[in-house]
Amino acid sequence: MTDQKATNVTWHDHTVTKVERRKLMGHKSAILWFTGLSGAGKSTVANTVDHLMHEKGIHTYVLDGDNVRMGLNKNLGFSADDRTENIRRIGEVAKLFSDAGIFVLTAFISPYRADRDRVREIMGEGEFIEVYVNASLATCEERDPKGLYKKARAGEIKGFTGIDDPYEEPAKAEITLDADTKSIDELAQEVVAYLDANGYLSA
Ligand SMILES: Nc1ncnc2c1ncn2[C@@H]1O[C@H](COP(=O)(O)OS(=O)(=O)O)[C@@H](OP(=O)(O)O)[C@H]1O
Ligand SMILES: Nc1ncnc2c1ncn2[C@@H]1O[C@H](COP(=O)(O)OP(=O)(O)O)[C@@H](O)[C@H]1O
Repeated sequence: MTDQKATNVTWHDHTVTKVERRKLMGHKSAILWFTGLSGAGKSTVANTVDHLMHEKGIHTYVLDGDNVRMGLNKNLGFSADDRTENIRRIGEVAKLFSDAGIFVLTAFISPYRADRDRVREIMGEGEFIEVYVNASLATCEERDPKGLYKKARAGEIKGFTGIDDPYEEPAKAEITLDADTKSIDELAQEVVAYLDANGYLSA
């Protein structure tokens, strides 16, 4: 956890409220937080959901692992502390998007339950939708699109999630996707169906 460093700072409320922004957008906003092992399908499913929502006229934006780690979080590695700080910053950025009325989809391993729960806590009720992309290690290792599992097994990468670093499964995910057996399109449709059934797609 990062403590408040600066003193003499005061929170300013916005003149245009979140409710007014959502009315203008014509839909609600929230964080769709995809979590799971490397190769589980977080990025692919998030981008497919993004596309489906965009087609429905919903304002969306995807924050994706590799991209954020090349910019905002380029000074962070994969130690436990750095992963925690990675998730804290992404959570704060995602909250800003949601406050602006945009549906934000995040695709990060986010291996620690406490880090994900901390993001949940800074969001309002119903504004943090945890999506567990549940693929087994065997499936992810078989896909291995970047060859990273192979390197981790060979000892060329240390502290790789699922191999010699932990992944803590969500205890209370709003959506759990069976990413071992279902297609990307089926999984994406499940997420959109959840949003529809829970009133997120209208103001
Ligand atoms: N040690 C180690 N462990 C796990 N992953 C590693 C590691 N080193 C590099 N990579 C690559 O970085 C991507 C994960 O970054 P994230 O920001 O999502 O990780 S975390 O949430 O901070 O744990 C992850 O990408 P995805 O496959 O998209 O998940 C990997 O490609
Ligand atoms: N449900 C699925 N069925 C088959 N292949 C998948 C599925 N989900 C993802 N993939 C494939 O697995 C690879 C890793 O997916 P990706 O979205 O990059 O995972 P992550 O973002 O979790 O690391 C990609 O090549 C993708 O096309």
